[in-house]
Amino acid sequence: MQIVSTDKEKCKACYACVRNCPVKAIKIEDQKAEVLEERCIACGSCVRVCSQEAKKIYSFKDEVLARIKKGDKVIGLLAPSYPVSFYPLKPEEVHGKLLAFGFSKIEEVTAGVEIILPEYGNYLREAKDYVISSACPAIVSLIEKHYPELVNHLAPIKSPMGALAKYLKTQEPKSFLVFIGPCIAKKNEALNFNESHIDAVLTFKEIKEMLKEVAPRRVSEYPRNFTQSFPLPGGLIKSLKHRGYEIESQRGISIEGQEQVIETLESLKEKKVSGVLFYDLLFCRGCIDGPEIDSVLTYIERRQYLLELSKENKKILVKKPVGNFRVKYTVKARELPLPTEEEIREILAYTDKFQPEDELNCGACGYNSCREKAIAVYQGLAEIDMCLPFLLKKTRGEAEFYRNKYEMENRKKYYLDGITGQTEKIIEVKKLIEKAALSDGNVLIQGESGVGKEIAARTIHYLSERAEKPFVAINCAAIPENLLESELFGYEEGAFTGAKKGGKAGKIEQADGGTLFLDEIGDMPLNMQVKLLRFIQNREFERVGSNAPRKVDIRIIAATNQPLAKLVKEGRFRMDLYYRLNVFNISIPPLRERRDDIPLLINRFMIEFCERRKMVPKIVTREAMSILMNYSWPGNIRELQNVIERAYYLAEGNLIKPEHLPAQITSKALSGEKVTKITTFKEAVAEVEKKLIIEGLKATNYNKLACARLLGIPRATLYQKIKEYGIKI
Ligand SMILES: Nc1ncnc2c1ncn2[C@@H]1O[C@H](COP(=O)(O)OP(=O)(O)OP(=O)(O)O)[C@@H](O)[C@H]1O
Repeated sequence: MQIVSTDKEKCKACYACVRNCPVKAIKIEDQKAEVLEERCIACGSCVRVCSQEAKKIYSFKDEVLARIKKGDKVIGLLAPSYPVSFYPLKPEEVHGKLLAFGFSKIEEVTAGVEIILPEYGNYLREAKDYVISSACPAIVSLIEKHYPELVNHLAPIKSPMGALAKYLKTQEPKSFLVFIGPCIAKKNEALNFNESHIDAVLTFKEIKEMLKEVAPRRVSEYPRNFTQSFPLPGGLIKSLKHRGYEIESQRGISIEGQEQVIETLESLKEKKVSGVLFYDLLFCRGCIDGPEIDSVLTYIERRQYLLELSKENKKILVKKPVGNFRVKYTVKARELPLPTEEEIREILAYTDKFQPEDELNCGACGYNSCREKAIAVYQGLAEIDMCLPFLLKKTRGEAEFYRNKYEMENRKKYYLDGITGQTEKIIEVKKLIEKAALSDGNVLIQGESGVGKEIAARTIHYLSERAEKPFVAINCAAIPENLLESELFGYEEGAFTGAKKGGKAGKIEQADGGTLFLDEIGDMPLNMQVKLLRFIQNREFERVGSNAPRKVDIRIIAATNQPLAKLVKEGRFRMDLYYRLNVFNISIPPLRERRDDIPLLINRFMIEFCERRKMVPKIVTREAMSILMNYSWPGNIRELQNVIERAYYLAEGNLIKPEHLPAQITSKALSGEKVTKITTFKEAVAEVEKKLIIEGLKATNYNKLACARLLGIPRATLYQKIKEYGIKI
């Protein structure tokens, strides 16, 4: 039966219970600390340290209440330490309260001490080897479950509680015996030890809660006894001596406190001590320090108070009890598997511990060392990642990862959003830009003038790992042939007349670590193409006027509005350079192939332009928009940008109308379409007529008379044509 369990809702995996459990009977699973019954010695350490009150102790409260209510003979067995727990209540008042509550009778466990003293005296007299006292149930469990080799040394004698319970049961077999004491392990003794005879255990804390509202019954006397001092350290040995069972000096040792006890058991296990006959081991610093003592007195005050009480009366309560008070203790240990050295190293490596110096042994996981924790992981007691320094490192790493990712996402959105367009063609271009940004190879961007080649190149750079380094652009067509070399590669002092003092770094050097954008690469002279190729191949160059090679790390993005492959065929562009640049190819379609993006682009330019100039945007009328949509845009987006800016200034009101657009656009909008398919003459004329009428109607705000005038045809003809071509108004 499980004595201590975990309320998993409350458990916050602080590992305080693991840290304080002397036998590591806690298993962490899904970040919850579960108490393992097969290892637990019910010492209560985990209960004491749990700040979340997540540890629950098995309670007999309801059963006791039910028995009392039923009118059963319920006898309370008061542990010898009760006066210090109930202080300032006097012992007789405690008896009075318990009787008033409904207990039929109250016995003191000092009577049980009197029973076991002769048992110990006789056993020790005949002992062939050293003996370990078995009065403390935590010690019994500790040895049974964790020191199986020492079980035979446990005195096969009942505890005072067990002895008194057995005695009382023989006297009053139908009675219901309730031990009341400071100890959680007594619940374990009652439930899990052989022939315990005790029916229920209430801790002082529990009974005080139950007695809160109870007024004591008057009790004239209560039994006083020397063994009242039994719960003090060394109490058993002193009591034995007092009753005439003297153990030779140095042959009887009393050891209290979990650390000292475990240390002693380790020494005994290793057979490192000799000459001692009797070890009186107490898991706490005597029962006056039991986990549920719940006293207002300090440790030393408790000690003195009990000593005082024990002096008052020396009468022996139970004389010559009949019965057998021996008991058998059994091995309950369950071996845990042990990992090999290699397995330990593997587990340690999981939390980044590769060298001994990586093992911080900080104890945050509840284990004293990283190795101990690794073994616990192997044994299924600990979770592999419950390592605070590791988790912190990981969290920091993750935070950085997410920060970078977030920044990257933001950056990506910022730069990709800079390329306006929702048509399939431009979405395709954006995808290619993203891919090119991920790679570090050279890129060749092709497209008509003004389609957005440079904006694409910048986007690639700012989305790439080179984003923090410079983006340097040079227009190969705009620089005179004789200057291009020094512009690109830089020059040394005195390299030519007019060369700056100290020389100058060229664009290649300026772009070190970043991206060099070579615009209009198709216009690069052949001799420069050779030099550029050499640089691309060797990643080395010399400044003009110098022989010293210099190294830089750059990515080249080249752009051209000329068909480079054709230039190669014609021998005007070097094939080897073409292949070197064309690692990643992006072709940006002209604006007329993505007309649906025009309104979006207009909107964007209008907003940008007005924000820059602190002006109010104007509305582009349907007619003007229609014309803009139908125009073929040889100058592409740059041309559109200029047209919008110009129209803004021309329009006096809030509306941009057809008359604000350049003449070549309004006229070409109607005639600029190329013949794309061969039709009959009649069909072609009909199509042009239809278009003309639609545009005429739009331009006159659908006023048929005005439209007829504008087109120079009679009104009747217009009506007839509208009907014929099914034009909806
Ligand atoms: N998709 C787009 N969204 C918004 N603005 C764009 C877009 N494409 C191009 N632009 C704008 O159009 C103008 C011309 O673009 P860019 O200079 O990138 O074209 P280009 O192809 O490099 O031109 P050129 O061939 O003349 O060098 C720039 O102001 C640019 O910001």
